Amino acid sequence: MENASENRSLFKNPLWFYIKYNPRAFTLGMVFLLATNILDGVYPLIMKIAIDQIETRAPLGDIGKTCIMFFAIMAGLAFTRFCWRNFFGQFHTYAAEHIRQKLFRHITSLGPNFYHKNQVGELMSLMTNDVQSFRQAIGPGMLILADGIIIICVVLPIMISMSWSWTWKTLIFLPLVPFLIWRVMQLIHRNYKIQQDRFSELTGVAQETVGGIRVIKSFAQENNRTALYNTVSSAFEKACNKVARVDSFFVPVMEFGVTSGSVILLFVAKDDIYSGAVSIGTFVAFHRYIQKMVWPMTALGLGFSYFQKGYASFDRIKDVLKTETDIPDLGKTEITKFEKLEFRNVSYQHPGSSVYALKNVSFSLNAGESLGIMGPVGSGKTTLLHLLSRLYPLAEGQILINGVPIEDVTQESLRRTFLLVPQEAFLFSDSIYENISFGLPQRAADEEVLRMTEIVDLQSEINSLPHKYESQLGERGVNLSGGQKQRLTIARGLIMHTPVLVLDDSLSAVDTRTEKAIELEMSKNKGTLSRIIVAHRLSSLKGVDKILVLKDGAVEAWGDRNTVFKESPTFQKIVQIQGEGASHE
Ligand SMILES: Nc1ncnc2c1ncn2[C@@H]1O[C@H](COP(=O)(O)OP(=O)(O)OP(=O)(O)O)[C@@H](O)[C@H]1O
Repeated sequence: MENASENRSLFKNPLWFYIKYNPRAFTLGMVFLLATNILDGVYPLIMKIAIDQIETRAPLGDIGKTCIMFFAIMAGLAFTRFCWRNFFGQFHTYAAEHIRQKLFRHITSLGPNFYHKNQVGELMSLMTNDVQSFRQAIGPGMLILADGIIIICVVLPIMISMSWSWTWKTLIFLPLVPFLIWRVMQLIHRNYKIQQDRFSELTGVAQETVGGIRVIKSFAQENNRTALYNTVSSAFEKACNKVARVDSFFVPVMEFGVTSGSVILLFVAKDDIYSGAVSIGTFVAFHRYIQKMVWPMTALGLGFSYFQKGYASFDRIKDVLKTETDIPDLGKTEITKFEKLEFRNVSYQHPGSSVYALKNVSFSLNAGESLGIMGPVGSGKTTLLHLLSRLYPLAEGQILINGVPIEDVTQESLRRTFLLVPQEAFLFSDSIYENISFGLPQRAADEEVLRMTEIVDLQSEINSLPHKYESQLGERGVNLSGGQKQRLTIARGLIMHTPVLVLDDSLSAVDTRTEKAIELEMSKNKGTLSRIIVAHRLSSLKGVDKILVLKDGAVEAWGDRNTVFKESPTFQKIVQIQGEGASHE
């Protein structure tokens, strides 16, 4: 469960939330930033002293002291610059890390409604681009704003103390800079978004082409794919050029600030210099201060733009974090010993669908019994199993476990009781060994892994791989066949030794000999261990006690084989097609 008070305070003011979370890094970062700007502000004054000393042919000892001051300031600047970068770096990378982990944890807790509304691509973009732009707002964005404001506070009084008239005359055009920079940044962001979209298209085509290269070659479509790639690639090039064009306005806008100030200074200072009222050193130092004032103006435009973008991203992040799961884990009952499962008039409609995937489904299963579920494609078998595992929220009817409504059972103990081996044989990019141990609190014992792979008849195939059980699966590792993957996922389920093993069509690519070995393993503790098997093949349901036949989401028949054979035309048809003579012993 997410911490509600933490969320409230984060949503109210994210910057303040992270400052409170990491006050040391933030405060030290600010202190060293202030110190850097003070030292940087003093630097032109030392330069003024040096130039004046040269002009007045001051003694070597005085020039030596000025040189030492130069060195001391440079060393101080190097140290304070390192420190503020380091502390601010810690501050905003921590914030990004915190929000990324929080988002990930929250997204994994959400139910089907959320995934129905949000595409995978959008979620990936939220976890990467939006987190990144939020980090830029409270990191570099906040920093450059603070930097700009501190510089104005340090430099402006020095300039005014040198000459009020020079100051207002030379800085008169400078307030235009933040506005121009802000406009340029808006254009950059708009065009950058287009560039990112074109890049996603480009990588999408490249990825699909490489992944589907065999299909492409079989259909002799290499030229068409290349033409498609070239088109997408040119669109990307155009988008990059547009970003580069807008980007190139940035430096001229800044230079406009410097140049206008310098030209004005020449005009306003020349008479004072001719008359000897001010020294060349003062003129050079003042010129340096004009240059220094350009950055704060740029920083205001830049920082504001970062904040605008980052807070828009934060709003999107906030919307997701505020989404409540449609399957809350509020149950308090722990299942210590499985006794009975009961479905009572369960109906279910998928989010966005106008038809019911399950209609008034009722059946029961006692500990030690096994249940086979059959039915045509799309008849609701997987939906039923997902409701049982609480991967879908139950809205109509009741599912009772040992007489307790499923919502009152803790999700952890529910999933420790019913282990679902899903239809899709999904494996992780990890070693075979780790994939088999996936659900266990720690790595499984070697002999246990060997035993499970023996049951699913995978041992000799794994041993023929170069790294055997340590072979890596996935893109950079070995690729297993569909049947091998399915057997591996069954081994991953078996090793959990849960009271009820639920196989969703997981035996479709398993031969009858392996099917028998799995059945034997599962019936070893008959009386306590149960099985629920969804299958299209009669041979997969040989040893089951009861069969449930679904048709269009409704129960067509439920009971032992004989009853089901009598009552279900669907089952009769399956028996007829698959020719199982002993279907009703
Ligand atoms: N996420 C979803 N959103 C909308 N409809 C869905 C969704 N998942 C399944 N359905 C629909 O619900 C119905 C039941 O699907 P389900 O996957 O439970 O069938 P099944 O009997 O397991 O099929 P199969 O034998 O092909 O695995 C189908 O009409 C399917 O199109």
